Amino acid sequence: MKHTTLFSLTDKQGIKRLGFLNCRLFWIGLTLKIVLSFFFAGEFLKNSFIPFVVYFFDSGFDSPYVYFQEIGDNDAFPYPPMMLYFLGFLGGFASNISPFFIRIPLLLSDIGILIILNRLLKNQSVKLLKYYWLSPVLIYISYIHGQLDAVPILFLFVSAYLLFNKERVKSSVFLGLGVAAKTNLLLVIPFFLLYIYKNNNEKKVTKFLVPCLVLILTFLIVNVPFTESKQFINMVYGNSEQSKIWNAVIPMLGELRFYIIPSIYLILLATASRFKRISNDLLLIFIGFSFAILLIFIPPQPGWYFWILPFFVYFAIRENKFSFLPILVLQGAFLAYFALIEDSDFFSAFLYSQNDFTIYKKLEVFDSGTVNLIQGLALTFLQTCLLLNVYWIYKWGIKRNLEKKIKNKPFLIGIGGDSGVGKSTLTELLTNLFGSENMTIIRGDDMHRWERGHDKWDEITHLSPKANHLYTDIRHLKSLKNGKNIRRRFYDHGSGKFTDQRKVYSNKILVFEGLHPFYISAKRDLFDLKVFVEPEEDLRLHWKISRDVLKRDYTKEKVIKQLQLREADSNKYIRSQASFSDIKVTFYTLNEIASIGNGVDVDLALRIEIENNVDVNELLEHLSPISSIEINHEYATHNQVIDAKGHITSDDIKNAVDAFIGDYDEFVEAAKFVNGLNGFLQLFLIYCIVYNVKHGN
Ligand SMILES: Nc1ncnc2c1ncn2[C@@H]1O[C@H](COP(=O)(O)OP(=O)(O)O)[C@@H](O)[C@H]1O
Ligand SMILES: O=C(COP(=O)(O)O)[C@H](O)[C@H](O)COP(=O)(O)O
Repeated sequence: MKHTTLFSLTDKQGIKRLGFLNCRLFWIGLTLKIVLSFFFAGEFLKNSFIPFVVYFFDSGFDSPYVYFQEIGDNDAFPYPPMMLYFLGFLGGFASNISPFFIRIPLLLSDIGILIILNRLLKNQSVKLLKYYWLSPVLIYISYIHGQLDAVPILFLFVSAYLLFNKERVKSSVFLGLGVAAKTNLLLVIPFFLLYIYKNNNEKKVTKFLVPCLVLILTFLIVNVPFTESKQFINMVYGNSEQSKIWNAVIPMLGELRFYIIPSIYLILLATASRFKRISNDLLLIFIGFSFAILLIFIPPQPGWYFWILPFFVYFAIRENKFSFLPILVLQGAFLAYFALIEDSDFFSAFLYSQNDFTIYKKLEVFDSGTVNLIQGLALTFLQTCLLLNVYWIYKWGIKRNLEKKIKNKPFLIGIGGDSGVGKSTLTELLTNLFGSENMTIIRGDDMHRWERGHDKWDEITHLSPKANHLYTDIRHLKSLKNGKNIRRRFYDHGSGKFTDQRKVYSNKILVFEGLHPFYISAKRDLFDLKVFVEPEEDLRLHWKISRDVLKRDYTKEKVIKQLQLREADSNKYIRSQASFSDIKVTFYTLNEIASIGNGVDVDLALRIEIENNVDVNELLEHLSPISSIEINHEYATHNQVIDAKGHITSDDIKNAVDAFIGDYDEFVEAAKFVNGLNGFLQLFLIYCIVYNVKHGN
């Protein structure tokens, strides 16, 4: 499998990643943005940012922060040095020739954000091109008005993408570079650290501290060349933009002020900390939500909408129930408001005319009260649209995530069945499905009361509840389900001995496999999904004898004797649990087994019995064109039965999973699907899990 980087053109399966390059909308947008870059530039860009960046190069890299403060332009470039380097070296050095050159880094940032959104959204190119790439507001911000917010947002998305791919240190470097491009990104750091902490099962401090140190170091290295000048500190960290965050106040007693924005931000952080896990979606929703909240309480600068629209579009595409209309209306309200303000540059930004026309000037026919009312109504409409978008994102994004079991707290799967039925094999299939870093396995055999060879095994079988510490399992599973780690001994089938107690970490997915998962009601009620494995008896005997002889140092005769001694307990304590299961897995052979226990592989078929709540019809229709596998689906009295014979490839399984898993895909993002009926079993297990969670069964 090829290793692929973030911006490589194809993914691990060699599938073209940059599908949007084939879309005409991309090239229309690119052409429009390039043309606009030659003909439009707002006051800030023309009279401050460009001269500032050009001075840095023309002066032989003297500090422009010092020079511009000395000439009295104290807010010329309220950005830390990373913004200066990124803009300057990628084209800004020539921007005194044309403002197009300082748009090159903005265009690269724009395309970079598009690529990452496309990766995160699994190639939703057309929607992304329509609602992100061709967003009238984002085009106005970068290519007409000329704000620079695309740059820090690129660093933010690169950092988030690396974080989602477990590249914590690289992610911290890019977040540090982002903060060193625009300090607003400081707001994101607590959410990033929460994400790392919540998704770090072992809660190892190093997994948390190292990213923090790397982030701080990156930020300092970028800033160090300028930090000795107070002009730099004044312009970048003491500018009027930052102070706006303190303007939203509620006067209290005397000089006391209640600061609205810090209060809301702390509430957001507290809400995020309530989640046991923070999914990738949730992190991006929280970030966009936080920036949006800040915008509600501060009269907006045009560029700040670059801090929310990419997140709103991401969210609207992810939550396909969410309409794009609120985002489109919000953009309309944005354009209306910024067309009506006194220093609107909708017309004056055009470089090749002295046109200083503004709608505000036309409004001067009215009295000032009417003009203020019109502007106030425009701002009220804009902020109301923003509020509605924020509400819907909370309702469909954050609140729903709180309700989603599989994303917000550990999901506990039980796998039961007699000895040799295939519990461990099925558990391995789940490990391939969810990834070992997302899944913790707990084995029932650890709670046997005695080790192999103990005299007690002459009086009682392993299948008896009396031979196992079943109530310890209940305590352990409850702790793990509540996100707590436990200490537990293990039973080593290689030696037949118990190990010392070891730490067992809670995780997104917990799998308990053993003889008695569903025997005690207090235990079986803990499971979110109950799977019972019961192959046809001849096949089980073949599997059990072959394995115990090959891997557990038994003789065939001893295994057969053990099976005979266990028959009564198996019926009484093990097979009786099948009725409590949500899914029953039955492998069976198509031909008679020539020599039971001789270790050879046999041709298998698979029968899956599922409770009737799960609608599998759409999935089976999706699989029906695959000729290599024969699938039969029948409804029985209390459940439904799916019989599968033949072969199916892991690619077919992956395509079906992608088609039906939707916004739970982050749990199968690193999935290794296997060929054959075991892959078919993986598909049905993840389908049932997601179906039950989505429909609250
Ligand atoms: N789905 C399967 N496909 C092929 N072989 C299987 C499958 N499940 C079990 N086996 C065979 O049966 C043997 C016992 O399976 P195992 O998973 O160890 O059972 P258990 O954990 O229930 O005791 C395995 O060594 C393997 O050879
Ligand atoms: O019944 C089982 C369960 O294990 P599994 O379900 O994996 O077969 C085993 O026979 C006992 O745990 C004893 O194990 P051993 O015979 O190794 O001492």
